[in-house]
Amino acid sequence: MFVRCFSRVRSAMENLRPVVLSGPSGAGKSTLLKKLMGEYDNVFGFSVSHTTRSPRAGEVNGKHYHFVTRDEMQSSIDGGDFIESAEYSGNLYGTSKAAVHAVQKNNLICILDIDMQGVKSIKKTDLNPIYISIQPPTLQTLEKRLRDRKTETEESLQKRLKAAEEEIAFSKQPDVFDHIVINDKLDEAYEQLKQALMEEINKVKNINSSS
Ligand SMILES: Nc1nc2c(ncn2[C@@H]2O[C@H](COP(=O)(O)OP(=O)(O)O)[C@@H](O)[C@H]2O)c(=O)[nH]1
Ligand SMILES: Nc1ncnc2c1ncn2[C@@H]1O[C@H](COP(=O)(O)OP(=O)(O)O)[C@@H](O)[C@H]1O
Repeated sequence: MFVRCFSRVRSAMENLRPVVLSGPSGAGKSTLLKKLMGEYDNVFGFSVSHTTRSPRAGEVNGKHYHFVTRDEMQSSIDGGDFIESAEYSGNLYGTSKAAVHAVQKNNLICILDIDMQGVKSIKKTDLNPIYISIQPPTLQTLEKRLRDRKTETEESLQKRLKAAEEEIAFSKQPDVFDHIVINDKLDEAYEQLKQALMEEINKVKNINSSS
């Protein structure tokens, strides 16, 4: 009995699929993620990326990102410490092996918030995540949200809007994303996101109730 139960729990843990959230800057990925982590305590773990961009007000080193210099990051990339990395809007971003491992070792669903270059790289690995694209209703709404967020200079805002056009076109390619969530009304988008994740959430609940 114990052995059967234990092996069921172990196989559920091994089958926990990571989740890739992607989509234009300003689409609402962080907002939706915060809501998700708030509702589901001890179910999801965030893969903390490295970046060379400067921290914004309220961002905590080691929680939102590992903020590093370009030299530090490049030498870690060269040393083989990263699953993927990409240049975005003049800065380096990347997912370290350690970031994903730190989440998976705690039997949590690992969430990666990455751009389209990251999605392309992850597709070449054996991570087997669920790919979810978060999209704004329109480019105009995206621009308004980014301006209202007040985190960008005019220059970085324009770079993000340009990248957004590519991200939107990429999300429309067939077979890239398993789910596309249009973040118009936040509550509706959140329900759609939860629906897309329900199978994995139930796996974690089963693990917790059997252990
Ligand atoms: N490829 C890749 N992209 C990342 C990573 N971390 C964040 N990003 C993406 O980099 C872009 C810019 O992120 P950020 O500067 O935090 O701006 P924000 O998305 O507007 O809050 C977003 O599209 C993120 O999804 C990473 O580790 N790898
Ligand atoms: N559905 C929504 N309606 C209105 N504003 C939103 C909605 N979703 C997110 N926002 C706001 O838009 C801005 C960008 O969202 P954010 O989560 O930072 O995007 P991302 O992480 O994708 O860059 C934030 O200021 C956030 O409060």
